[in-house]
This record gives sequence, structure tokens and C-alpha cells, in this order.
Amino acid sequence: MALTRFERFQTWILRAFTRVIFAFFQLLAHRRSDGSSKLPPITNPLLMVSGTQLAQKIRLREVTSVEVVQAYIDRIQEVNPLINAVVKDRFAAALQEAAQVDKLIDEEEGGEDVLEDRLPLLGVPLSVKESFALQGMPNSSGLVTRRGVISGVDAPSVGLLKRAGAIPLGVTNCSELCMWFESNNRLYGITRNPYDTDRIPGGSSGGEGSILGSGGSVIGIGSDIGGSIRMPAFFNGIFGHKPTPGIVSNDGQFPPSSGLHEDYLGTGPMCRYAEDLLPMLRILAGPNADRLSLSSKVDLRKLRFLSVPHDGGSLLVSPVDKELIQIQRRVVEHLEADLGVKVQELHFPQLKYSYQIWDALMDLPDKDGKPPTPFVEFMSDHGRRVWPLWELAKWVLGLSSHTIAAIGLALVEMVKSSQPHPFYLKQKEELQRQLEEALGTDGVLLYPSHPHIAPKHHHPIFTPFNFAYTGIFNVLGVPVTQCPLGLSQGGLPLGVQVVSGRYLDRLSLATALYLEQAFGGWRDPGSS
Ligand SMILES: CCCCCCCC/C=C\CCCCCCCC(N)=O
Repeated sequence: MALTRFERFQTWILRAFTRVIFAFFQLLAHRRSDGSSKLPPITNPLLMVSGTQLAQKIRLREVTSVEVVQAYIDRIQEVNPLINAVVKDRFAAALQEAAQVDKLIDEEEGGEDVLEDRLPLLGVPLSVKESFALQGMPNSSGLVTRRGVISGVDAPSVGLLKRAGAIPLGVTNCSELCMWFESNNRLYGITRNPYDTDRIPGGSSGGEGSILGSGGSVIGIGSDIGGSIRMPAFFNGIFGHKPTPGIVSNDGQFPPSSGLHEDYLGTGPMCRYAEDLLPMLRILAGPNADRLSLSSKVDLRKLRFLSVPHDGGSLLVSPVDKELIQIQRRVVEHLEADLGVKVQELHFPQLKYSYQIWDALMDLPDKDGKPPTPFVEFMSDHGRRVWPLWELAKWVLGLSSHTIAAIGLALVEMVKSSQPHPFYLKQKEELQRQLEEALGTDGVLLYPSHPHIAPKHHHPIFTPFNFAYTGIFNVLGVPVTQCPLGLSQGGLPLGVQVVSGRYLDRLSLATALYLEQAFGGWRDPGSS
């Protein structure tokens, strides 16, 4: 299924056209930009340890929870004016809760083990994506018409983290209705990348990515139906995990899932240190954790590693940056030299239809025949319908309360056929079969996280289909861990997606721990 000459010509024209338009856009945007700002380096050593280690230090009374929470509040206050990641804080309440934790530890007579077992994250600060219900905090998903919506209860996933002892510091920005990979909306504004504030932190969990990457949070929670955990994790140099579907509850988020979206949406941990991924997943999974056998030891030498360097040349998606191809090759070389394994390079011809496959699957009805809620319905203004073309006209005049991305998605929805194309459904079946066969029960696959290293602000408008590199694994229903791999020549995070078979999340999580050791994991953007 190689591309025909005509297809290659079409692609070339499309890319050249996009480049010219973006260059023109940049020229205009440059005149309005206030320039990139450098984040201050992290000076407090408390900010340089994992959540797991912080919890242990708190339990052992080496440090108080109040000290830890205060250290994170100080860092957020230092960086947030530059990155606009935390959109509403609860610092006073968090400090009170931390004081209660310290009191509880003073009074606990059962010993450290009891606390570790019952409250593994006791006293550790947590950030939460704003689209999740967190009691007493806004839950708008960046929608102006939801201004003032305050959660009365916690989303089940957030509740589990709180019951494990984590202390939420606030909620973080996302794209409008969580359906874009730049975190910008008309309610809270635009979030910036801590490594270069002229660049995107990704989306939709971009506030999480940005605050974690900047050292203003150590553990957080995100959601992902097309890459919304993995893209921000990649662009901000942190870890993120999209679990096997059906393991972590997606309830208590806005917008709620409909159609088959529940099968594709993943709620999962985002964090700076790989050792926090597994304990967080265990907590988030609740009773479902047993289905993942997370305590079984993984011997990396016994795994089969597979590497897919690119999607094979999609007409719609950009080619993968050279530095990303090179770093994935370095991972392969490292695995072979260090573990003595042979990494097999694979190519799946269907991957070049990743966007079309994702799009076709997203339109399918649920098992009762109910189609997904149209995107435009979520945009509606207190029951008043939003007309995408009218909204576009308003946007041009600067009068719309929606982002161009949301308007664009509503327009696309308006013109596209509601019947998924059978060709793409067939491609998905074939890809699923081949992927499952390749992964088996001991396979781990490396795949680029995105074609580009963190792009400039607004660039996704010109490359809207690039999320297909992550989106394809949502519809394939496999777990994926996003791993940082150091910085590019330009000082921006590099990374890779690590994919494993269904219910075998522990394989990609173990690989993440290994890659952190080998490639250095998260770096302080202030010192890099
Ligand atoms: C401004 C132009 C808009 C054109 C829209 C072209 C169609 C692209 C289709 C879908 C983009 C969805 C991006 C999904 C990003 C991640 C979503 C998630 N929550 O995981």
C-alpha cells in the first residue's frame, strides 16, 4: 500500500501550502508576541523527589506535609504567571489539610507500614485537570457558558487519589471541551510550555503537563481520547500513562463520554518521576487493579521489543522530526547493548490511515445504537444552539466566546458524513489483528509520540491531524506510557510512546522506569 505518485504530489502541495500559511501567520503573530520567558531554576530540594518518596519522608516525619505543600505553593506562585497552568487554586484549604495530615502522623500508633498501606500518598500535593470534578472547584472545560459551575462532589478517580492521602492544590487548564492539542480557551486563556513559553504545552491536559514540567506539581491526573495525556506529557518532558480501557473510571468529567467514546477515553496519571506511575495507577484502578497484576515483577530481558519509526507516510500528518527519529534509534541501540535483546523494526501499513481510522471509530454508536453526542451540542449556550458558520463570522470579528479550534471541529462535524467509511473500519480491524499478534503477552512497542517536538503556539491549527500518532492507540484500546528522553538541541523535551498489550500495563510501566534511568527522565526547565 505504498503511496502513488499522485498522492505524493498532493501531500507535497498540501504541506508546502500549510508552511506558507503558517509562516505568514507567524509573521503577524510575532508582532504581537511579548517574547519567550525563561523559568527560574528550582532551588528547593523538596521539589526534586518523587511523590512516592515524599510520602515516605512525610510518614517517617523527615519532613512535614505542610512544608511540602508550602514548597509547591511557592513554586506555583513563582512559575504560574509565566505559564498560566493552574487556573484556580485552593492553597489555604490545602495547607489546612496538610496540617491535619501532620497531626494524624503524630498520633498514629500503627507504624509507618500501616500508613503506607492505607494512605500511600498521604500528604503529597496533587494537581487536577479542570475538566475533572474536584469538590468546591470550577469544572468548565474551558467553556465560557460553564463559568461559575462548581463541583459538588469529586470525580471517582479524584476521590480515590484523595482517599489515598493526596492533597489537591488546584485545577489546571485544558483546551475547550478537551478536544484540541493546544490548551487555550476563552475562559482562562492560553497555557505555555515551561521549556519555551512561545511553544504549546499540548492538550487537552496541557495545564497538567505545564505545571508538572515546570516543577510546580509532582503528580497529577489527566484524560486522553486522542492523546490528551500523552501529548502534554511529551511536550513538557514528563511521564503519562493511558491505561487499558475499563480499568480507571472516566466518570465525573466534562464533557461526559457518549457513543463508543467510553471505550477510547482513558483517565490516568501524569507525573515527573516514573516510580509514581504504577502506585498511582494502582490507586486509580481501585478494585480493578487486580486485573493488571501490577505486583508481578517484569524482567525486561525477557520482553520482545518492537520499534515502529513512523506512520508510513500519511497524506494528512507531518513527517516525524529528525531528532525524534534519532532518539528512538538511540533507545533501540541502548536496549540492544544494555539488555542484550534484539529490537525488531516493524511497519504497519494501516498506520498511515491513523487519523481516518480514529475519526471513523469516534462516530460509531454505542451497543444500544445511540450515537455520540455531537460536539456542537456541548458548545451550546444554555440550551441555545450554536451555529458554527455564524460563530466563525463572530470569531473573525473577535466576538466569539469559542476558540477557532472548537469552531473548526463543529464545522467539520457539520459537513462530514455520519456513516463511518467501511474501508477505514476494515483497516482498523486489520491493524488491531496485526498489532495484537505482534505484541502478544510479552511485547513492548516503541512509537513516536507526535511528529513534532513542542510546536509554536497556534501551530496545531495548521497541522490538526498530527494527533493521530497518539489517537490511533485510543481506538486500538491498548495501554501506552509516554516517556521523556532528554532534551533536543533546542532545549525542548524529546520522548517516545511505549505500547503494550491489553491489561499488560505493567510492561510499559517497567520500560518507563528503565528509560528514566537510561535517559535521565524529567529535567528542570529552569536549569536546562
Ligand atoms: C482549526 C481547524 C480545525 C480543523 C479540524 C480538523 C479535524 C481534526 C479532528 C480532530 C482533532 C481532535 C484533536 C484531539 C486532541 C486530543 C483529544 C483528547 N482529549 O485526547
